[in-house]
Amino acid sequence: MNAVGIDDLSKTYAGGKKAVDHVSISLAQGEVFGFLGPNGAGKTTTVKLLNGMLTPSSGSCRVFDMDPVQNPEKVHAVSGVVTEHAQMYDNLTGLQNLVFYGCLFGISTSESEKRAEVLLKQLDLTDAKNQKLSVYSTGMRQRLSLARALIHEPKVLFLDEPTSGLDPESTQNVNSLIRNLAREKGITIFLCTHQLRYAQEICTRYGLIEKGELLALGTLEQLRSKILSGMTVRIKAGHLTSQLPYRKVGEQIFEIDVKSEEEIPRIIRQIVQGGGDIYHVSAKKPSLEDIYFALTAKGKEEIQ
Ligand SMILES: Nc1ncnc2c1ncn2[C@@H]1O[C@H](COP(=O)(O)OP(=O)(O)OP(=O)(O)O)[C@@H](O)[C@H]1O
Repeated sequence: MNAVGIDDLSKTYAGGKKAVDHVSISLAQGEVFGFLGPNGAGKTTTVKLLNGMLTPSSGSCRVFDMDPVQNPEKVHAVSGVVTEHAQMYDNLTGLQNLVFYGCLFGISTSESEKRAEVLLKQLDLTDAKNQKLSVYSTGMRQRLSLARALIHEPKVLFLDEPTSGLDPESTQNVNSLIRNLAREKGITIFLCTHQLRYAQEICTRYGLIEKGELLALGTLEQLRSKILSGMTVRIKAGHLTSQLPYRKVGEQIFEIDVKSEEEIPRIIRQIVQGGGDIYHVSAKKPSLEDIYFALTAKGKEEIQ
């Protein structure tokens, strides 16, 4: 059974805006899926459809084979959701907030407290557990909202920009927690983010969405094969002739795109035979960020 199944899903808002346009994605249990796209691409709308907060205009979506519109309570029981504006209570402490949400899911107070303490520790909030939420920083709130989403031990976690307000250290902490949840507990992660570098560190597969349409779906290698060059070779050299199609990217630094590693020795030989001096050579495969900009309109605009 798929953890998440999205089948030909579309959503048009009342004013006529088509936010999600015939999207299909299936996630196996334990996958860490990165849902990437520019502002307004349709990511949050997709998450809201998966949580039953919105009804599809056509197509369907399922969480562990349950329809979020028909069975919202059952879907909520297996899902944790982190959005930028999670509803929590300013006049309660961090610990009290978590216990409150634990009890809402039918977990006893003592068990909720036990789970809350573990989560607070994992998210580096133990020192602040007895402080009211009103004095929490944005980053602390963001981490507490992740703890809140995990209090009922969900099987799938929907994260909408979970690290947007966090400093690099907290981002790394949250990222390693997310990775461990998938690896050790088999939790499926549906991660919407703009932070491509962090996404590349933890995601096993990606979906690229723009203007509601799914542009690409696959692992990093599969996405790489969608853009032309296999890798970029960067060469630090002097006295280069202009026989090869180099791009000059710095003082004595040149780049050339190749389809595979096999082309590199030939390039080096050509340079040396042409009287060039080579100081350094490195090969770089396209990063998730390179792929993102190559496939989305923003990147195409910049290239033109
Ligand atoms: N309630 C609404 N009514 C009408 N249009 C909406 C509504 N909510 C979102 N939209 C529009 O639907 C499109 C998709 O929005 P959505 O919030 O899903 O994008 P997103 O990818 O999550 O963007 P971001 O990265 O900025 O959060 C946008 O054009 C947005 O303006």
